[in-house]
Amino acid sequence: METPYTDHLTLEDYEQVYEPAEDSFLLLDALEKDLEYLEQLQPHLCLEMGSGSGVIITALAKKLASCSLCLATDINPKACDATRRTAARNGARLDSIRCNLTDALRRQSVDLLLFNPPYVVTSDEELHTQKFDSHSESSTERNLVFSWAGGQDGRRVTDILLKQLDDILSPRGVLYLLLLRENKPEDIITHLEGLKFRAVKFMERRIPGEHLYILKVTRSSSSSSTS
Ligand SMILES: C[S@@+](CC[C@H](N)C(=O)[O-])C[C@H]1O[C@@H](n2cnc3c(N)ncnc32)[C@H](O)[C@@H]1O
Repeated sequence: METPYTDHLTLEDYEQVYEPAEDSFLLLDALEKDLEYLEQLQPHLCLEMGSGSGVIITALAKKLASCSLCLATDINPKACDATRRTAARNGARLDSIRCNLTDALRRQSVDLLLFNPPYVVTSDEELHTQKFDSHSESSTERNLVFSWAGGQDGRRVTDILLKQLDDILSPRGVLYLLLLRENKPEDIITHLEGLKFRAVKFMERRIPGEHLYILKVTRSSSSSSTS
């Protein structure tokens, strides 16, 4: 998978939109590693939640758009705009919707779900600056807080996703979720098993100051291979 061009995005954009970093590239590398599986899956609907600059969903759309509808959501309107521009700059076909998590989508419709969540451990007070009101205009500062502040264990947004996962994923759906060691991936795996999902550490990478993981999650009844 080619890394999309981002030369259309400026420093001014990155004051309000998450700039692609090691975590973004690890998620891209995981998709590349699992491309054969994804091509066999032939996902009808691919969704990246919290697309930020749009590099990940754009790279995916370039590979899968002939058989898949690719969508992106973000709670930050500037990120939705950046995602659209990244898609246009790279000739990718996708749509970007401003909403909280996957609120704009139909139940159990997503075959391939990607999420690099706000994962940094912060106080919950920092999160209280966030309002999941998709009609309110966000301030510059709040837009960036949405990108990284994860509250207790860095899991506030991830835990909401996990609760909703059964409603989001299609019967054959798969989720690739980026986690930090501080997010307690083992706990998440056990929790998902209790919810009748199968979760495996699909990839991991140490970078200075962070140990990142990609969790691959499928329904435990799924007959698809997960490694
Ligand atoms: C760590 S950034 C990742 C951006 C991009 N996916 C990447 O990997 O470079 C997290 C993104 O999630 C978005 N986000 C945070 N909370 C969200 C929510 N409740 N619903 C939708 N998007 C959310 C943020 O605005 C931000 O763009």
